[in-house]
Amino acid sequence: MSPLVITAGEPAGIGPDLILQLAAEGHEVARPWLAVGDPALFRQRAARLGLAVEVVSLADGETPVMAPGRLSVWPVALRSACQPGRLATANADYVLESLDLAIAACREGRASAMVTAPLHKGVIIEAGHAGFTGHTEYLRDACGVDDVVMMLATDDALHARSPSWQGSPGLRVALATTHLPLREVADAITPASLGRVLRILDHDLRHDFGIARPRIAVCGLNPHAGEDGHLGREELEVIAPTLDALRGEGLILDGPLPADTLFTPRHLADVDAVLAMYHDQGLAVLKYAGFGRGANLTLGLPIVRTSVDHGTALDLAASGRADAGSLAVALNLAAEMAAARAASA
Ligand SMILES: NC(=O)C1=CN([C@@H]2O[C@H](COP(=O)(O)OP(=O)(O)OC[C@H]3O[C@@H](n4cnc5c(N)ncnc54)[C@H](O)[C@@H]3O)[C@@H](O)[C@H]2O)C=CC1
Ligand SMILES: NCC(=O)COP(=O)(O)O
Repeated sequence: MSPLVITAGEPAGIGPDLILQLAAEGHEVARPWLAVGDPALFRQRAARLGLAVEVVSLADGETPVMAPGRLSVWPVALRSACQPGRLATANADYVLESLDLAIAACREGRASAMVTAPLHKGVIIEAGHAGFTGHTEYLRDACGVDDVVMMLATDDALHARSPSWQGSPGLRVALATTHLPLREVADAITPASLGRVLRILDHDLRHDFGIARPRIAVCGLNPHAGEDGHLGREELEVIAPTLDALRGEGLILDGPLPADTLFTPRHLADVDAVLAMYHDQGLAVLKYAGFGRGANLTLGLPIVRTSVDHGTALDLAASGRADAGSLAVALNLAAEMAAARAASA
């Protein structure tokens, strides 16, 4: 069974700490897992954290042996010594090489899914990768697909479940635009882009979450969804006509709805996912609902990729105060999705 791989992300952040915490406790999922990163970095960070973890470098093709206190690593060398909490542009290429290795392993079937610990977008851009905006877009380009969708969800909304499910519905929030300056958001929402995002969201809710007829609530862009055109015309001219056309294809869509009232329990009770128009419109609510207990996933890829719901937390690196809850959720989700895709292949 090919393993799950976790990229350690920004070396000065909490990614290495979180991976070591899971290794120390022997976090178990249905498949073996290993990390991608610098073995020396893991050893140094384990010493700083006082965690008794044996770090073992694996050769390509070797299967990780899972045991509490043991971390298997596909080695990638840091370019420069790492001080926890201090960013170094020299290590941007280490972060990207780790990603490339994990992506290639997933695409070639040597890994069954990838989980990403957080990276720091700014330091990668400052290192000279001017177009870099995040894992999501990097994965899209590396996998050669035109469009992907970022979706974050609270833990209780991450699993396929039976129609008789009585537990918390949780919250799934997908984004129509991802890492864009707010000034550029309105222009990026076109009938074509919105159509592509909604089709991917509908498809992946059916296939990865087992929802036969996904109900998607779509936020407006402007206050009060444009107030009949008095507070912006994107709802009338772009969003509503696009939703009408997609309803004609069979998608079940509600909206465009005022985002402030959409995110209330009564409205959310009847939907499987919300499509927010921009990053903070959706993710502020999601993080209020369950920061540290959710996961991020990239829809529309040929491989499984999940991630944490938080960033690099440079302030907490090597402190022992970083919470590994979201990484555990992301790893569990990756294992479930990999198993489901293998079963349906
Ligand atoms: N998947 C990824 O690679 C992501 C990367 N980022 C990047 O992270 C960097 C920092 O972003 P910020 O907005 O400062 O968000 P952040 O999530 O790193 O930190 C926000 C606050 O939450 C705390 N926090 C974060 N994770 C925590 C954890 N596991 N346990 C306990 N406390 C935790 C931090 O200490 C800080 O007070 C940026 O460069 C951003 O682009 C942000 C989100 C996701
Ligand atoms: N706020 C979520 C986020 O920034 C995640 O970005 P990505 O690196 O997963 O694309």
